[in-house]
Amino acid sequence: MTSQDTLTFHPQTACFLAPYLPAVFPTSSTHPHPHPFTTLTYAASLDSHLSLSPGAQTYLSGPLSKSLTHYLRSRHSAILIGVSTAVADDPGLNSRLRGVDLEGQPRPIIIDPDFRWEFTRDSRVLKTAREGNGKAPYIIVNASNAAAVDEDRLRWLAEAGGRVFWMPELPSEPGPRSSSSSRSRWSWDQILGFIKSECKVDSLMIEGGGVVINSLLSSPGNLKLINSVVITIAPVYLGQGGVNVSPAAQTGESGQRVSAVKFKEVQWNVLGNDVVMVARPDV
Ligand SMILES: NC(=O)C1=CN([C@@H]2O[C@H](COP(=O)(O)OP(=O)(O)OC[C@H]3O[C@@H](n4cnc5c(N)ncnc54)[C@H](OP(=O)(O)O)[C@@H]3O)[C@@H](O)[C@H]2O)C=CC1
Ligand SMILES: Nc1nc(O)c(N)c(N[C@@H]2O[C@H](COP(=O)(O)O)[C@@H](O)[C@H]2O)n1
Repeated sequence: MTSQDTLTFHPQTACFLAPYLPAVFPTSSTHPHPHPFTTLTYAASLDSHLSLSPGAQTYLSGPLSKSLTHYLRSRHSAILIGVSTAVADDPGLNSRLRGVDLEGQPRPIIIDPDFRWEFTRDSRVLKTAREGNGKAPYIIVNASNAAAVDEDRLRWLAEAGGRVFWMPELPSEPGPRSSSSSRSRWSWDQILGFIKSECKVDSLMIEGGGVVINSLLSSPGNLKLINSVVITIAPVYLGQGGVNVSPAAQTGESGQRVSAVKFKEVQWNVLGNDVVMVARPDV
């Protein structure tokens, strides 16, 4: 890592985070939890956009909140993103905090049911791993695609120390898979259970993008899977047409609209020009 890539962060700046983080040494138990400790984290604009458009990487976090994200990365065993984020951002998905060694790096996990991310040997996450500055990615692919995947990408992954995990087939939906919104999805219970049992991950930071975050926020069942949220709000409007975080509307017992998601144990913290909310879903 070059010195200009290295971030500094004083954990005391963020002692507010401590109660919301996974345990450093998880205690063994006769009834181990079926899911990893899960933190949902992202940066959004004042109009709740993650990026200017689905294919555009957009820098929202200022230096202090970016360092906080890299501290969070160093405190989780893995980082999860949806495939469209990998395609749009060519991300590194490591912690660039000074002093974080390879063992302290999170494992990148990409949810890519159709193995459509056309990465190369030069994609950042693979280069980062080959250079020893991060771990190589695990890619979660629909098992029904096992016979058709291209060998080059499997080899590049393996060279860097990564691999594909084949998840049981997605439930099929009637009709053509014409747009991403009509596609079948694994349930989050299934994904998190798989990540714990097969990928051996105890703590997971979910970074995005919009499809991933909105689906996690869109049902009480999914919200129960989230232990903590860390949300950065940057002082900018991106304008209409961005990738928006806005969960599905919820209705109460008599059909009236109610708030979709509420939080408890909420703390707001100013970091530079940004504000960071840490909380837990109130479910
Ligand atoms: N500001 C921030 O903090 C962040 C911003 N971003 C931005 O977000 C944008 C990308 O977000 P978006 O386009 O919404 O896409 P996502 O990154 O959320 O990826 C969505 C895709 O991931 C796969 N996927 C997600 N969930 C499931 C599931 N449960 N089961 C099966 N497959 C699943 C699907 O792939 P398939 O379509 O192949 O079925 C789906 O279409 C980019 O512009 C990126 O820069 C991303 C992360 C953080
Ligand atoms: N916390 C945060 N702030 C932003 O402004 C962002 N754009 C993101 N994006 C997420 O971070 C990934 C990029 O990571 P690297 O710096 O390449 O390691 C990107 O893919 C999003 O997941 N996050």
